[in-house]
Amino acid sequence: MSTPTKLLIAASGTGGHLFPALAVAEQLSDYQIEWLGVPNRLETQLVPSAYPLHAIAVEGFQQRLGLGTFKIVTQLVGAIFQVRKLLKQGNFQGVFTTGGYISAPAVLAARSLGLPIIFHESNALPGKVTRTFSRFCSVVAIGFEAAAKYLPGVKTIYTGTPVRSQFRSSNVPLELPIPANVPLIVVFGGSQGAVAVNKLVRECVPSWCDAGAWVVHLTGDKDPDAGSLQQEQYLTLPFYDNMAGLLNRANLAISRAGAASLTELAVTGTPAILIPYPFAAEDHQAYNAEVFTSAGAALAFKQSELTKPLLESKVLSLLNSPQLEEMAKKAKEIAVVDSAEQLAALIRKLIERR
Ligand SMILES: CC(=O)N[C@H]1[C@@H](OP(=O)(O)OP(=O)(O)OC[C@H]2O[C@@H](n3ccc(=O)[nH]c3=O)[C@H](O)[C@@H]2O)O[C@H](CO)[C@@H](O)[C@@H]1O
Repeated sequence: MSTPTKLLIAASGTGGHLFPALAVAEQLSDYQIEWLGVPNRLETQLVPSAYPLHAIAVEGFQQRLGLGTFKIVTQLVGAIFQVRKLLKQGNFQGVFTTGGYISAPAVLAARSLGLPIIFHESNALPGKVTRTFSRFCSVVAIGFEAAAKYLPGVKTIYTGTPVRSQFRSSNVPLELPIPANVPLIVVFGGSQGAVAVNKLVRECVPSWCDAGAWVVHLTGDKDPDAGSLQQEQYLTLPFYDNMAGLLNRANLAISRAGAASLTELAVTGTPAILIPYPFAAEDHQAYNAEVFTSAGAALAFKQSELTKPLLESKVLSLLNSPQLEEMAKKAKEIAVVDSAEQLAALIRKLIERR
């Protein structure tokens, strides 16, 4: 029996980085996969024990140069040596990463050993780490075509962003007590919730419910007022796992504009009101939202300009408008349903041709 191909996946921090990587890992069940992450981040909860997790300390670069930068550079150099040792001793044949801080030592260590590196960037505006280190990769797969123009001289390929397998099976049942045939609004704010959006939404919920809608509000676990509104047609949860079931059932979503959330909205054809997180690095969520608004798949508002009357009335008018169906159609048109399969095939091609 031949020994399985060994792949190191470097993905860390948020659902937006981890879910696409997990979706690709699922497609490589014949591979021996190990995971590179950071201590105390979401990967310690989300990565299944089938993928041994190696945690190393790395941080992001601050805007200004100073003593902090010196510490981070020292940490990065140490991390590169740690990953290099791991790759060498473990006889890994390639690295797949979904970007962020963890990808810097992974890319540099793999490059120094001449291993194939497949990088996935899900955002329309690639992150700083991607822009800096992607030139050392074999290929950069992009979640939105718009990203290519920010990566001049880099070999990019448009694959979309992989979604969890729950999004690829039709008719995922929803275990929440929502009556059939009522309009359902789903509110979520990325994998950590969005306190500012939560507050605005709670102010609008009574009038949406009066109009016959039901609301499922995923608040995240950091909102001190999460339980403050009690209403029959209003369900609140800190986090919900069955996003496929929920988004398939939803008539409208109100969401941040993280790449994984947007991809799921496209795959499920869910019309959305997007409120990009205003403090996201380099305002990248605004670039993501732009892909959806220009395709006619969503409406977007800056958080600073969105008031209670505006959000309240927008939702009410959308719920009774044929625009909702049109947006759903446009969302489906931009979905790449087989992104995980495409990425897995790319990984196989680059690793196995060596
Ligand atoms: C604040 C910030 O900078 N966020 C970034 C972060 O992703 P972040 O994780 O914040 O946001 P994303 O929208 O990309 O992903 C959220 C994920 O969490 C899931 N979810 C959410 C709530 C819930 O109750 N259950 C659940 O499963 C969503 O379905 C989605 O899969 O990395 C992404 C990829 O680089 C970026 O595009 C985001 O802009």
